[in-house]
Amino acid sequence: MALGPRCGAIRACRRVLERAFSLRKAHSIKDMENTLQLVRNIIPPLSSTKHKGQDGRIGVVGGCQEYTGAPYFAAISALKVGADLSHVFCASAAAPVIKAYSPELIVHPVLDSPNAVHEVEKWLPRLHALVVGPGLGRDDALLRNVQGILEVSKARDIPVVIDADGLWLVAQQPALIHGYRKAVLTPNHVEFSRLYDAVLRGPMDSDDSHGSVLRLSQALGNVTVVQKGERDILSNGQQVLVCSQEGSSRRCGGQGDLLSGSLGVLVHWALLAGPQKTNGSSPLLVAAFGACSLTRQCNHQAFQKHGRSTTTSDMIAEVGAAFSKLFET
Ligand SMILES: NC(=O)C1=CN([C@@H]2O[C@H](COP(=O)(O)OP(=O)(O)OC[C@H]3O[C@@H](n4cnc5c(N)ncnc54)[C@H](OP(=O)(O)O)[C@@H]3O)[C@@H](O)[C@H]2O)[C@@H](O)CC1
Ligand SMILES: Nc1ncnc2c1ncn2[C@@H]1O[C@H](COP(=O)(O)OP(=O)(O)OP(=O)(O)O)[C@@H](O)[C@H]1O
Ligand SMILES: [Mg+2]
Repeated sequence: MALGPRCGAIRACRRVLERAFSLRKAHSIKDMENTLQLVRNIIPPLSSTKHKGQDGRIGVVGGCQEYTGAPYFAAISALKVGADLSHVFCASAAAPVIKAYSPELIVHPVLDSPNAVHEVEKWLPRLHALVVGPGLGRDDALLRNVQGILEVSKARDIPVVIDADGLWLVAQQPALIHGYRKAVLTPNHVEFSRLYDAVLRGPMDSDDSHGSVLRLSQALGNVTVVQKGERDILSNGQQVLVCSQEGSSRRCGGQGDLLSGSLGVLVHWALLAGPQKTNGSSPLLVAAFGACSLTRQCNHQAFQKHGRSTTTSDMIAEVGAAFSKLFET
């Protein structure tokens, strides 16, 4: 008998919590939809008056003897999202392999050459964005060349997406990208902790992921940071966005490469469109939100068809349909 009123109070409390939870969920769905609309605003129209190259010429810097899949995934994803030309600048051992995966990619076997920086720099006037790191590996000589490539790219104001082993390099030398407002970093869980440790000289607070991403971005001089995970958390040191587009539980390797390659194109489109099209939000943050949503939607669609056997190639086959569903509705 004495439990009666207490049970009532518990039920009432549960109702309040459920309502608060469903309101928060509804709010975040509304936020997601609003941000997706901003992504739609930056997508250039397809037009018969444009020439080849106008919708994007993207370069991927990565690929070594061990890793040939990652730069391929990034470069082909850029094309599938809508870039017109996609280049890969890789170590010589990786080049024939990447070329054999696809006739659609332009592959330069230059990253381990003594004049690698010059070999890449001569292409920079013709590129709109670089994706640095997929399948790069951690060989010191290659990383030194990539350091030089980042320096000349910054000097020419080329937007750079930095992922995978490119983030390893940035963790060794944060000054390389500090304050460069055209850089986006896309760390996974491990890469984020490593960067946070290196830049903020202490472990991150795992109970405050929003705060951690915000602080890392600020400490890097407002470089845009995308922390990938169960929910993707994005910040430019001022604003924090969360992408929880439904994906799946399948965690095959290469999904991050799809994300970084897509982001290369979206960053170019967002900067071209400018802040008036993104309603005052940072164009790079909007681009990053678009790439996260797209990758997760590809994962969702591929999983519906292939279940546990889903691989990144299956996700890449979904890019067209996922793009239409999210951005062309
Ligand atoms: N087909 C290809 O060519 C591909 C090539 N790739 C290329 O490989 C290179 C290395 O990149 P990487 O991502 O494997 O990084 P790396 O620092 O060695 O860490 C690996 C270890 O970290 C951990 N771990 C990871 N995520 C975690 C999480 N969420 N939460 C917790 N732990 C987590 C996990 O540790 P474990 O579970 O084994 O203890 C895992 O073994 C890079 O060039 C990249 O581009 C990839 O792009 C894939 C496709
Ligand atoms: N637990 C999760 N649930 C749902 N989606 C996730 C989860 N973890 C990562 N993702 C999504 O998978 C994509 C790639 O993130 P991931 O953390 O796997 O990158 P990565 O480790 O760099 O991948 P790669 O194997 O290409 O190196 C992102 O779009 C992210 O949103
Ligand atoms: Mg990765």
